Amino acid sequence: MADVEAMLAHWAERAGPHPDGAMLPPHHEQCLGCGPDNAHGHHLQVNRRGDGVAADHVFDDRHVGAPGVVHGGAVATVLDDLSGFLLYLVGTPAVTRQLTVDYLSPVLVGVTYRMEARVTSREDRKFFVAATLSDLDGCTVATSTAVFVTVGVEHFARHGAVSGGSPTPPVADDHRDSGREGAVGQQRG
Ligand SMILES: CCCCCCCCCCCCCC(=O)SCCNC(=O)CCNC(=O)[C@H](O)C(C)(C)COP(=O)(O)OP(=O)(O)OC[C@H]1O[C@@H](n2cnc3c(N)ncnc32)[C@H](O)[C@@H]1OP(=O)(O)O
Repeated sequence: MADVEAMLAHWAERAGPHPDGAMLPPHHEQCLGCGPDNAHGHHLQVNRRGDGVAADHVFDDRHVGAPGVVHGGAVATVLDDLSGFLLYLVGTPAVTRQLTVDYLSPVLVGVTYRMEARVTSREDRKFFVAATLSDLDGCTVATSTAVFVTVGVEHFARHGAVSGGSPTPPVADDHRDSGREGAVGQQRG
């Protein structure tokens, strides 16, 4: 099992606070959405924008579905990952419990898109997120809503390693977290 103290240190290093406009740290180096060391990743670079987060993104040939058109799973990946940066503003680790994507128009390879996400409401350990993907003319081509559930760092210690190493294989009778996990950070508003 990965070391909880190392995870706490990892979280404390990245938790902020982050001023408006600041670039936010990747979730970790290998993250599919934002990890700089993931050769297959999207390498999102995300900034805080007011109470939300924003990033520009260009999909490339690795993300194609129909010719010239970005695969819907790749679109979902970046919307999910961008939404996951709101945890730096909320102040606690969190994971996606539900993600719903509306594909409004084809998303094209090689085109710059602007993405934004914000928390729309909070309820106990859940926060609800809305995100958009728009072209530079302001035309929104995809939107998403998500339910994130706050977790303690133990969640990551139980299920995998933060960086390097292989994820811990799931244990048959421990595939869900027992009880409600405590949050590490405090709400920041
Ligand atoms: C060390 C630090 C590292 C930091 C790195 C950060 C990495 C972040 C990376 C981010 C990368 C990008 C992001 C990623 O890729 S995150 C990776 C993908 N996500 C996951 O792996 C999460 C998998 N799920 C779980 O582990 C469990 O479900 C958890 C532990 C979260 C909760 O399991 P638990 O058994 O305790 O609870 P529950 O699941 O029954 O329910 C939970 C709550 O949710 C409510 N609910 C459910 N559906 C809906 C709905 N549609 N509308 C409204 N509410 C809904 C439900 O009613 C309940 O509410 P309440 O009863 O509490 O009121």
